[in-house]
Amino acid sequence: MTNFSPREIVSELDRFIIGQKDAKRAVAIALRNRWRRQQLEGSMREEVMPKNILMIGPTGVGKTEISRRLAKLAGAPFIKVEATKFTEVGYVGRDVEQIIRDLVEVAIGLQREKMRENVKARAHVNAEERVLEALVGKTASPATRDSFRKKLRDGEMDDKEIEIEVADTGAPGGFEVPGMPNIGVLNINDLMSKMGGGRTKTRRTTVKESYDFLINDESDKLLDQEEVTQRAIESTQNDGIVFLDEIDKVAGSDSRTGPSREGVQRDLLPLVEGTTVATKYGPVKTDHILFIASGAFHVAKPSDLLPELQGRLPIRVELRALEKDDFRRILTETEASLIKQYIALMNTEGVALDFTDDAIDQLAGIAVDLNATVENIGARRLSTVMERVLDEISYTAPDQGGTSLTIDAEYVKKHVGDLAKNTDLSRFIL
Ligand SMILES: Nc1ncnc2c1ncn2[C@@H]1O[C@H](COP(=O)(O)OP(=O)(O)OP(=O)(O)O)[C@@H](O)[C@H]1O
Repeated sequence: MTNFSPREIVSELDRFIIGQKDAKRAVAIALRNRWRRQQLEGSMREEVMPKNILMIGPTGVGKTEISRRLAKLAGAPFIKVEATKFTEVGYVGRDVEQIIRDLVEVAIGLQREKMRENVKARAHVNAEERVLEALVGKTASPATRDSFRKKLRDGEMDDKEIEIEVADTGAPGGFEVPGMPNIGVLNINDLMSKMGGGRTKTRRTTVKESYDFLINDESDKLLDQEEVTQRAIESTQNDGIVFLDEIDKVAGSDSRTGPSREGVQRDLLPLVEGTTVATKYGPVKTDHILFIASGAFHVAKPSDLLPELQGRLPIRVELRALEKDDFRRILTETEASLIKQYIALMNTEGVALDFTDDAIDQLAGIAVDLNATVENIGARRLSTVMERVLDEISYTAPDQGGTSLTIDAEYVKKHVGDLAKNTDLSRFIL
């Protein structure tokens, strides 16, 4: 939980997202309200409900990005779900509760990561012992061990291959008992570990790489799993953020195949209103989870949503379509912008890449044209255009170490200009 003021939150978001002031402002207030609620005592704290948000705007203009960055800033568990997923054939009512179960999994991961930091030093010591054991065996004399320890610390053994045994945390492996959704999800791995031992797998790696696995493995042994779970549940309940995309597609009541759209809204409603969901880690209350619903609302309108759901999404913000100047800024001003990413990537090959201003202008212009003529996919268009422009360089870079390359408007035109003019072709390629 961050104690940033709304203004500070907006300014953090500004580092990654261009424009969309209203949406940034709304999420900043929502986050600050959570902090305010945490300052309250007793029953008042329970009474304050989150002011959920409805984001309205075309695709690819930053709705998800704003929410995801907000969650990251707050260290909050975050999950994105497409509401339309629940209209698919084969869907059964209670599946919406899976959203919360998945959110808890995210929270567990975050919490484990956080708590691993606290035991890292001890885990490192234990990991070193295990590497030594893999190198010299269990029965080696202390003198041999010590001499290998020295070599290990000097990095002399880094490339040597060893076999290590680590816990198999592989696929979650959860399944629901048919007809008994109330008992939540059973997890094979969990059952196995409760029956003694837990599953392990053998990995062959270099000494250097083994540390990553071993430190995680040793940290998990040092962690109090009960505490991880408890904290994760608390953080899901108090800090969790659910991003419900394509909510407009389940507005209106006509049903084609599969469950009706209204049915999906009715199923989602309890989650948003506040209910308790059974998970394999225990019950999770959804009352204080923040829901950010989002959609283009080209056809359906927010007023086509169930009145109860409308009431639970009181904050409405509109995100505007992006224009050429936004694209130019997205390419250059955002932290880790596409341009910065490509420059960094080529740098690893020893190629110094550089973009002129008119190249950026050209890139932004082509993205706008394609969005207008082919399909408007918002800022996502920049990735496809950039990929095409840099295709040849990406392929040949390893042979060009030590050179400098300047991408100017001519270069951009040569590599995508003609393609972009051909609407049929660009439909497939750009
Ligand atoms: N205003 C913006 N500033 C910077 N980057 C942006 C902006 N809008 C979109 N992007 C980039 O475009 C990509 C798609 O954006 P995002 O996932 O937020 O779309 P969206 O509005 O949620 O659309 P959808 O509803 O289709 O998911 C992201 O990689 C994001 O970084």
